[in-house]
Amino acid sequence: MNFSVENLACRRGDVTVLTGVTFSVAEGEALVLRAPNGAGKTTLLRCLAGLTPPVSGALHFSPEDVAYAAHADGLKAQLSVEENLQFWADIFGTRDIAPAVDAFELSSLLSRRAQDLSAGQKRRLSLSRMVLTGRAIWALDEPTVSLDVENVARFSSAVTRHLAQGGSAVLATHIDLGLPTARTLDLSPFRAISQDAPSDDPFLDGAFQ
Ligand SMILES: Nc1ncnc2c1ncn2[C@@H]1O[C@H](COP(=O)(O)OP(=O)(O)OP(=O)(O)O)[C@@H](O)[C@H]1O
Repeated sequence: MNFSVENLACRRGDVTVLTGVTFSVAEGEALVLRAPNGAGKTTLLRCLAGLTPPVSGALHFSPEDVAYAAHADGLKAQLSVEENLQFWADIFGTRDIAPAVDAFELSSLLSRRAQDLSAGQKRRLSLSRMVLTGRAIWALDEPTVSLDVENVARFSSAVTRHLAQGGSAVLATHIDLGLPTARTLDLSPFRAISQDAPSDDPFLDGAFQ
């Protein structure tokens, strides 16, 4: 799916983090967000997913078109892997969980409770949700954290299939995923110099520079 954003300003809490963000992504294309820690990658992805409305600017798509994978895995700890998959399939109106199971090699884990999975297994289960959403735009925040080399390759294959089916993707990642149609967007030029940031906040990056 083709989509674009125009002159977007995005905030976290009361602080405007990014201004003037403009880009477009074509059907079948992946856009990789690159920027230092704290520059606003998560902020932008949350804005695209409709979790935080933009301060200003335009989103030329519906947040309903976006499937968002956040830092947190977002699993139902007490449910089994299969029950988690079925839960999401019901939410997104998808009948068949098999493509998600196959994409992330979950078949041997189906009866295991989510809380008993390893960190990498949890991540695989969490990412498999993207396959079940049927949504055209995947927004992925550091998706490969906890994944070994083999599972990074599985993830890249899942994204490549999604793109080949006419989907698109925006990813924050620090590693090269080997995606055939990936373009890179450096967010550094869009960092806002916020007037709202309290100067004595020890967690603001500026305090450590
Ligand atoms: N609730 C909040 N209120 C105010 N500022 C926040 C809030 N959450 C995050 N920030 C700040 O917003 C800025 C952008 O954060 P964001 O998480 O988008 O960065 P990032 O590029 O994804 O970083 P990383 O690579 O470390 O994940 C950071 O300076 C962060 O400290």
